[in-house]
Amino acid sequence: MANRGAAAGKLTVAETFSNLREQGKSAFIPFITAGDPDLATTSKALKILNSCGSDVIEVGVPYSDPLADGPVIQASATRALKKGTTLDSVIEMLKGVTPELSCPIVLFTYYNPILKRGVGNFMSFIKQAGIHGLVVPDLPLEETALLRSEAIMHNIELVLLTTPTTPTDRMKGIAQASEGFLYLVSAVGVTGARSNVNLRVEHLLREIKKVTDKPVAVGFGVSTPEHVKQVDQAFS
Ligand SMILES: O=P(O)(O)OC[C@@H](O)[C@@H](O)c1c[nH]c2ccccc12
Repeated sequence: MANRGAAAGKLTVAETFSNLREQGKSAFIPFITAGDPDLATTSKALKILNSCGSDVIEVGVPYSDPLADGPVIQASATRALKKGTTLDSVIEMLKGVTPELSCPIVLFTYYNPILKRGVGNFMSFIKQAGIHGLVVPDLPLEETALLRSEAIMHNIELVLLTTPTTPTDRMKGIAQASEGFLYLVSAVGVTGARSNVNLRVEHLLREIKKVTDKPVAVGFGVSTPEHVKQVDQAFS
């Protein structure tokens, strides 16, 4: 796909992955909750994460009912909300820092804040802030088409999620509709460190590779170098 509206000189999420594929490398994609302990610190942290070799950075908008998040990210969202962090203040902060980052930003937000702002308005708002990708963990499949068409119209890469319990047909539809990369949620349940990566990841990746050659990123509990090795082996 052509370089769709990337900020001058910056690669889209999809292009970042294709560059890594050409180099035979995996992507390192850290997640950070915006506004914890405050937005100024998040801005500094993004520059550090960028300079430490992150290929893509996931920035979470704190939300009151983060149903997919485990205790660590829930606690960080609660602290950020207590500091008065809002979707608008997160996007304003990102607008100030994205020009200094060489890697693309993928925004994580639950669906309600998008609906409250209006889908089209939200997409242009985040595009103008230099954000490339978007993950909406609680996006109902039935609403995906609306969000996806608005995202494409605004050159935002809407990354969709598939899980160990997603039926194969549904996984195919998700894989085909996902932009940037496909997010494989590696474990049933919520985010958070685990002792091992789910042994089913290898099988899940094989199933995904049968239906798409899009890049796949594995998340949930990948938190040690050993985990990274386990995921890398699952890909090979
Ligand atoms: O902290 P973990 O276990 O690595 O979880 C994924 C996390 O990095 C990020 O991808 C994420 C944060 N909140 C989410 C909600 C759904 C899917 C993914 C996420």
